[in-house]
Amino acid sequence: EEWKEKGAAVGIRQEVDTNGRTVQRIMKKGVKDFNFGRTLGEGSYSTVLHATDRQTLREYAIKVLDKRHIIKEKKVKYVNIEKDTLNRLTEHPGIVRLYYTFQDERSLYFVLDLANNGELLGVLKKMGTFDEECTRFYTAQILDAIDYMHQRGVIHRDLKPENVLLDSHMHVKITDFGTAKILGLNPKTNSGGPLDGSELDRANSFVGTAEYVSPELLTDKNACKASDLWAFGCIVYQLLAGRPPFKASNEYQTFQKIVGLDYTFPDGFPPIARDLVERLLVLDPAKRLPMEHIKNHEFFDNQIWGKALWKQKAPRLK
Ligand SMILES: Nc1ncnc2c1ncn2[C@@H]1O[C@H](COP(=O)(O)OP(=O)(O)OP(=O)(O)O)[C@@H](O)[C@H]1O
Ligand SMILES: O=C(O)C[C@H](Cc1nc2cc(Cl)cc(Cl)c2[nH]1)c1ccc(Cl)cc1
Repeated sequence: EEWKEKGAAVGIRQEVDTNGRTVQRIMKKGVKDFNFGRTLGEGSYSTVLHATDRQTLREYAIKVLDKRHIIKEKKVKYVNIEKDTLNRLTEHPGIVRLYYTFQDERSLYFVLDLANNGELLGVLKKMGTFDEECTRFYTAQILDAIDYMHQRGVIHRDLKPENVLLDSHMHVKITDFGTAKILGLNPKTNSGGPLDGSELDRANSFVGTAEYVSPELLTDKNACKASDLWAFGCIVYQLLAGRPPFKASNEYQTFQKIVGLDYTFPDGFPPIARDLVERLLVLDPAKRLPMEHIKNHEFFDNQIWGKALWKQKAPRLK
């Protein structure tokens, strides 16, 4: 009983039942295990609250979704994709980690890594543009996280500076996996079942955010890993230029610019970075620079990769 008033901790509890047998009880985290604090942000279907685990005093971001709203807006699939995708991406410092999920009669709860310093977009807006050193550091961390996702068969499909959060060390935490695609899963049931012909060519209804959408998503509706690398190219450009490469007064005109590869570099755009962007913003996904070649590109000369990249001190933004 003492577990109850302390709030059930997650894990196994040994008990002896009435027949004297030792039984194992699974204790799941619940709302009672947390003290909820300030609102960190609002989404279309969610509120993200700061929260502290009452036993361990660890801080989290808890994303709370209203069940009725989710069902009314037909977002059940997205919520379950976000959960399943985050559960596959647990071992990387550059991806927001999902610790627990639970629900009560009204809401669903995602207990996530707390990213204290908000969105990369906010920092970029404050700075105007990043210098090359800062761009190299942040894009290297983003690329490392994309590589990990892709190795686990996950395509993010909506990469953009708003979805790159920053933790207390100003390190990257990629979020927002509700529109991700898990490769090799049957799109209809999102399970591992056999793919028959109809599933393969089924057009994927989801399209990301206009400025970062890849041309193949606009023409033949299918996202692939290279689609994330197109978005990555847009992010490299945007950090250095202070604006995304394809931006028009409305979505349709933005799409026109994308499929027409209609973009220019501002004066003073660093030539080595320009070369990298030009090899990423390529209409044919098969001709886009693949992951290993990006890491070996001159722009990332002297950049350390692997675990050391995540121990590196974030450069001061100037
Ligand atoms: N792990 C986190 N740590 C700190 N802040 C977060 C975290 N996750 C989300 N936020 C903030 O909370 C806000 C809402 O995020 P959420 O993912 O719920 O919705 P969204 O994806 O931003 O919006 P939409 O659902 O419309 O796409 C965002 O602005 C984000 O900055
Ligand atoms: O318990 C699980 O692991 C799976 C459930 C599945 C699930 N139950 C739901 C109920 C409702 Cl009303 C809406 C959605 Cl999206 C629902 N998704 C779940 C619970 C919590 C969260 Cl955050 C996501 C999915």
